[in-house]
Amino acid sequence: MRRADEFTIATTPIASIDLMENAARAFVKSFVKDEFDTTKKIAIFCGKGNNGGDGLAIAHILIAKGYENIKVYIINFTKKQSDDFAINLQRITETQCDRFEINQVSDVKHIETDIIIDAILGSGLNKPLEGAYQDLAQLINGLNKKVYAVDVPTGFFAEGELPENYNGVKAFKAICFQRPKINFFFPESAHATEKFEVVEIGLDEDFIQNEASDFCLVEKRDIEQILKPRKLFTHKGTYGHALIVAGQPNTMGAALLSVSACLHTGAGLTTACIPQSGLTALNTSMPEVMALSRDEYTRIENPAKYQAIAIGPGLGVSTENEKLLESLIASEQPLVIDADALNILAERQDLMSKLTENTILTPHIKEFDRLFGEHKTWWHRVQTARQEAQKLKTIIVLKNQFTLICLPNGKVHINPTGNPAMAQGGMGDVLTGIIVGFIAQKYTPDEAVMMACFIHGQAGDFLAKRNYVVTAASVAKRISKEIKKIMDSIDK
Ligand SMILES: NC(=O)C1=CN([C@@H]2O[C@H](COP(=O)(O)OP(=O)(O)OC[C@H]3O[C@@H](n4cnc5c(N)ncnc54)[C@H](O)[C@@H]3O)[C@@H](O)[C@H]2O)[C@@H](O)CC1
Ligand SMILES: Nc1ncnc2c1ncn2[C@@H]1O[C@H](COP(=O)(O)OP(=O)(O)O)[C@@H](O)[C@H]1O
Repeated sequence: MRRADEFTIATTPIASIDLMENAARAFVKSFVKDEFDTTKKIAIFCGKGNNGGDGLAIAHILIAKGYENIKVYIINFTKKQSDDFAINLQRITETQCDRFEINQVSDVKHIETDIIIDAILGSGLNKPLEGAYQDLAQLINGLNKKVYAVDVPTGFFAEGELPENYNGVKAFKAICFQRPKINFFFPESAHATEKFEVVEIGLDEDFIQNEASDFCLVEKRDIEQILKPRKLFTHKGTYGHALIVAGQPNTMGAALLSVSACLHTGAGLTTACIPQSGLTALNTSMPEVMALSRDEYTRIENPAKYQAIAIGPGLGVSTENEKLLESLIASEQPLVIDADALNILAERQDLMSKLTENTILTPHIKEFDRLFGEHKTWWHRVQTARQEAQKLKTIIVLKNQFTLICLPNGKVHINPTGNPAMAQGGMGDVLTGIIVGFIAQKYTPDEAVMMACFIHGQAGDFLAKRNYVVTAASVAKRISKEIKKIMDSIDK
């Protein structure tokens, strides 16, 4: 982002001070939507770098918008100041705004405010907070006020491993510039901010898009480019045959959820390989689906007749299932490995090197650590996922609030859709069904995974607008509508 900043300043008539003004305006535009009461007391803490410069520009703009009770606190712990900070300091001096210098933490003691804007340190943070900065962050947290962070909360690293015990400012919301910081996507960021919002500040978009980055956000337009319409004269054979090997007597639901998701994703034919005891449930709930009774199988007859195979949801760990997994890996058919099949793989590490290129593994955090070892932080876990995806030439779908899709080429696609109403059993089984349903329809494995994660989360987001919790079955049933919604938006 810093390079995009420099590029924009160098190649467009925009000066860095104007970019700072843009950033401050973008911050204020978002801020005033939440805080429209212009009589509230607002304390703006400004460091002496560009983050502090933003804070001063924000003060200026809020005053011009009629906010009556703005107080600016300059954090004077260092002599060094940035040029744009100095320009904005001069500007604020020319206004009536109340301004205080904080030379030591004790100067902050008697602050009366409703809201705090944290512009002390931003993305220029180069080491964990210590000394006066750490004490100030603790003091701000102790005030128990609503804190809005400019770009990032003070003390939060935009990328790289987050310190185990976060000692920075705890924000209610971080309003960050142009692109979300990678670390916002990891659960550890919840210690630093309850939520984040990204605002555009006019950096050169083409430059950002072309910058080599290992991380990129999946966007609706990516899905629009991949999705293909169903054409005239096509038939069930056109859309492929998916096989889902799943379920045991007490977890048959997992199989049914996965199969239902596959059906609603649009596979031409779906076969469920489940124990005999589940046949009545399957036939009653989804007469469209074919069944393959699994009781004595340790291999699948003619796997080549399926365009995509998934194994794992509710499968159980047993010697028979281990053999079944081994035979499916050997078949070299497009394969999605989930849930218990991942647990089997964790015990049979020798099978890892036999995985066919582009096999998809869909672990949640525990399954991931069982496969690849314990990890203390998400940053570290994602580094391992990237390395393993490259080494094994597989696609690793590391599931979370923001699911991370690690591709064999080292890229990580971050899925932004989904929400906590989806945190309920069976949701991952549904995701597996969607992935296999897309592969059956001849989408490449990486396309299938990206579409599946995005649409799965989008379905959950739609349902969560009207429900406290979203069941896995309801997400599965919603998939076809969400695909149609995206198709319709392409047509417009
Ligand atoms: N493209 C962008 O992203 C833009 C960024 N802007 C702002 O610029 C900020 C980055 O500004 P700067 O690079 O000046 O950096 P900061 O303002 O974040 O920090 C500045 C100073 O803090 C010192 N520092 C770093 N870590 C410290 C620590 N742990 N303890 C004590 N001092 C520490 C640094 O040595 C530096 O002198 C962004 O967060 C954003 O607010 C905007 O002004 C304009 C555009
Ligand atoms: N808070 C959340 N926000 C977004 N997605 C979530 C959230 N909680 C769960 N999910 C999604 O639900 C799925 C859960 O998968 P998993 O843990 O394997 O479920 P199960 O094994 O019960 O089927 C993942 O796709 C995950 O991304």
